[in-house]
Amino acid sequence: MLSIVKMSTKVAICLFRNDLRYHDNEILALAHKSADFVLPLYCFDSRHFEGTHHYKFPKTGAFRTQFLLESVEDLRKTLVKHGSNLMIFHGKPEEAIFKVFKSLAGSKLTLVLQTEVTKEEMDVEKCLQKICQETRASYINIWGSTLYHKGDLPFQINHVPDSYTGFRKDVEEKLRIRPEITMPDKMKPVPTLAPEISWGNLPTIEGLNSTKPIPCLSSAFPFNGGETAALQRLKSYLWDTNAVAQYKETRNGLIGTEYSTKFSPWLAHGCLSPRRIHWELEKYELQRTKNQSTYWVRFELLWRDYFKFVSMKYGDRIFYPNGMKGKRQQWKKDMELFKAWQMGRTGVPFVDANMRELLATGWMSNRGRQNVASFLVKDLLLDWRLGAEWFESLLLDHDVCSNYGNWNYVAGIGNDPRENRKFNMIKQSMDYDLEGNYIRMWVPELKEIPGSKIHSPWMLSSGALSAAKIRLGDNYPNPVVVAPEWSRHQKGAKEVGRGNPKGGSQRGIDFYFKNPGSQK
Ligand SMILES: Cc1cc2nc3c(=O)[nH]c(=O)nc-3n(C[C@H](O)[C@H](O)[C@H](O)COP(=O)(O)OP(=O)(O)OC[C@H]3O[C@@H](n4cnc5c(N)ncnc54)[C@H](O)[C@@H]3O)c2cc1C
Repeated sequence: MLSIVKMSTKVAICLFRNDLRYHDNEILALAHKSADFVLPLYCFDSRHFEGTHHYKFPKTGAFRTQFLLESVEDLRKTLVKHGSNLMIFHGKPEEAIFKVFKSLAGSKLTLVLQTEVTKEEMDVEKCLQKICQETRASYINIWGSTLYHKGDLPFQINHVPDSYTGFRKDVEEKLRIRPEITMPDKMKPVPTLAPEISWGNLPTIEGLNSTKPIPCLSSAFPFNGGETAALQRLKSYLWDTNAVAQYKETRNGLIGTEYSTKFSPWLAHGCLSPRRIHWELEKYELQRTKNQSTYWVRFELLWRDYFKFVSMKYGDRIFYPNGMKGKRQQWKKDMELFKAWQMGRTGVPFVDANMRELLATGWMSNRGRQNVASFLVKDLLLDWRLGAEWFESLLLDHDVCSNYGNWNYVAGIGNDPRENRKFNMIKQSMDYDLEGNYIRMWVPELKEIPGSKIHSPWMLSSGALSAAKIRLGDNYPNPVVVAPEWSRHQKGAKEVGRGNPKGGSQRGIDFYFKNPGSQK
């Protein structure tokens, strides 16, 4: 421990952000290598707990707040095991760094952090850089968080291909994934600070403007935050259950923990390095199975990289109403309709089931996200930012680039090469939840409707409705919209078994609204 700070003493301050892990962590490794003392620091930034940009939903909802708290707590324990510690500061990083620098005045200071690519995060970086300049401290920002390193890309950021396939082919052909960063067993010691600066306690969830979420037994993500849980999940999905060997066939599932990797919340908080996933998959492929599924995990992970690089290319445009493409579009802001979507009360069972799962757990499958997003923008014609900000508030795995990139894509203002793609809710729900078990899990009002008839209760006769104890417009809403293309699939719905996709006819109007006022 350092008691008297000497001019020649080098102290590195590692500011953790979305990189809450010890393994494969370049900021920690660099600080350890280049300084005599290392001070790891995390700030609970009050700005992250305010409202979203336009619609003022809580920016970090209860599930993610809880996950973040668990992740920071776990990081502190891990750092202590490696001979270090984590200072926890309640407030803006700019304020924390200023205080810490003051306390360490006299030594050679370096601030090391992982760089981010979107405006709010970059604004913080600019302020920190300014503080470093003013105090003559060194400032080092390091690229992290992606599978492929930005510095290895075969094109300049402003030439990132506008189609995912073009990007993927180029990257897969020309690049190699870098090895993980080797971490020391024992970190350099922490410096001694002025007595007025403490190591800080973990805040309570209430202290972060939230309340403890109620655990939900049906959650597809019943896991904790933090690196320890992330590495356990990686081990279990690959080595314990071999679920990864069926990933490609199961990834569109809706129920349970094993249909997809569930890595995203840990990736979003940086508790899990994508490179660790890759290198662990390499081992798995050598020792167990190498197939389409093991490749496909990387294929999907590359989408995450893609949205990060695309966000760098288009900057703030990913947040604009007309998106990256700048495609002019009129978006509606009907808050009654939005509320029906938000609360899972649209009267369209597949949409409602997914929205209720999100509300109750902070999680929704990729299949669900594609559908509810398409429904919001293509069926309800609502402002896509309502959806994006609601996801930002609730998702356990919220990642600015993946969330806004995917919303741009679904809204047809991003980089989907298929213009005007629109999901057919009834076809999708029959394809992915044929027997309606997922709907029954989240929309119990409909549980008595047999088989695939559950997908469109408004098509049932009054006798069938009363047999199933449904009173449409009363204990379950009438649909807020019925798209003409649904009729082909509704008519094919059977008590049990696949619907006939060829049956029925398509009407010539886009959609019509049914009794929006009757929702409850
Ligand atoms: C409207 C919308 C919003 C989304 N918002 C987010 C978000 O905020 N954060 C987020 O991580 N993902 C987001 N996704 C992408 C995707 O739905 C989730 O990554 C995925 O469901 C997470 O589950 P998993 O880890 O089991 O994924 P798996 O199917 O197991 O995939 C493995 C990993 O690949 C990455 N991945 C897979 N699909 C995508 C994709 N379409 N875009 C980017 N990365 C992908 C994720 O890191 C994921 O963990 C969004 C998708 C849509 C349609």
